[in-house]
Amino acid sequence: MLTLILFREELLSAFGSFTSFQLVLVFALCLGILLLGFPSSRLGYVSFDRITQAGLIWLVGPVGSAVFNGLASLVFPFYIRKRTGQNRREALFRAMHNVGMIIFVIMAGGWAFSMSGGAYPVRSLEPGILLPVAATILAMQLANGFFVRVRYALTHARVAEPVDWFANTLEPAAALIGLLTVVIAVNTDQVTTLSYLFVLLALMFTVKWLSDSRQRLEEKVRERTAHIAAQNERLERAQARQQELVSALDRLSREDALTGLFNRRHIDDFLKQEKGRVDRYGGTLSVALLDLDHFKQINDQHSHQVGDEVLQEAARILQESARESDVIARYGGEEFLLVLSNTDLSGAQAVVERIRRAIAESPWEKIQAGVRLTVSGGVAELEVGGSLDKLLSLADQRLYEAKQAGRNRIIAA
Ligand SMILES: Nc1nc2c(ncn2[C@@H]2O[C@H](COP(=O)(O)OP(=O)(O)OP(=O)(O)O)[C@@H](O)[C@H]2O)c(=O)[nH]1
Repeated sequence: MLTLILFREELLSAFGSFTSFQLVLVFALCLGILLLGFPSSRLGYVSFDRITQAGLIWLVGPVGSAVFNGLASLVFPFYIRKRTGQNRREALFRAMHNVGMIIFVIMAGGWAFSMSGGAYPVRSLEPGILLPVAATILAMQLANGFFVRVRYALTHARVAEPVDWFANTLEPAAALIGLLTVVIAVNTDQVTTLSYLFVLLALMFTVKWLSDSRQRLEEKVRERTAHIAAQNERLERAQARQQELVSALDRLSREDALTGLFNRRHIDDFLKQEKGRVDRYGGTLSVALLDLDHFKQINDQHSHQVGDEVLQEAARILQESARESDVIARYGGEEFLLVLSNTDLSGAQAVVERIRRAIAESPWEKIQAGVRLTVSGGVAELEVGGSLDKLLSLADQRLYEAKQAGRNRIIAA
């Protein structure tokens, strides 16, 4: 408004010879070019608005250019308000900001044009206008950059791209198209000018369409990527859970439910593994088979329940009295197998003797009055080149001998 009042004379002289159709056409062109812009992830909104900004400087001078481009910039944010999700206040703020910037940039361009000897309208592309045209474009770029920087400084925002080659190529290129448009408009009849404008707008529409399609495609790719990432995360969580379940199942499948000791399956595997180690690297390996004495009587005289408790307590004593490196399993009903790695016969005998004593001396009465328990055992050491079957049957044979010899004893030879 202020520009309109202050520069009334200039405006009248600039547009005095224009028909109202031409005035409407110029405004439609200014607004149309803004509407044919497209969103860019790096620059926000990209449009070829330099065509009309610079073009109108060269056609009617900076004041006329500022009025038409300013009006278009004022209307434009309200046009795209719905798409950008802005409310009326934000759109108004954006409009004021855009108008301010555009007037500033156009005035700078116009000033540089006349200071470097340019006179409007530019009628032809003769070499003499090269300098004023370059000065206009440069001044507009500098004014634009300055304005953006001041705004960023005032709003404490960070400049994303201080020197953007894309913007600095696109805008001067658009200004040159503006120059061509002016020369065509000045030198050709209305039909030719309109045909040219039609082709120009069609080209811009194509660029916008391509860019919008790319934007939509990128959006789709982003959505899909996020979807896949979420699915992957779910899958990884499910896999981790599955792994936990597999580990828990594996543990359960190797454990005896009543006593919590390893079961026969586990100790058989472990024994094979230990034998492999001895065969390969040498060393000693001993086993002990332990069997609770007269256990049937506990079941018969008391109850199966008491028998279970005795088994659990015996398992606890076994684990407590053995060394940490010894592996113990419930091998049968009331039979236990100990695998003693890196232990020779006498060492194994000492460990198992300690267990025998601990069981014999344990206060079994606390489970049930009248309960007493002893254990018999056979110990054997793996011979060089000997088999596991032979080792276990030797331990079993010695266990039998211990039973025969009166029980509550360990036989190792
Ligand atoms: N309570 C209970 N008893 C079991 C379990 N497994 C095996 N038994 C019992 O253990 C007893 C083993 O008896 P026998 O093999 O005759 O041996 P024993 O009575 O210990 O006599 P010796 O081994 O000769 O000293 C049987 O009565 C089985 O029923 C169990 O899980 N719980």
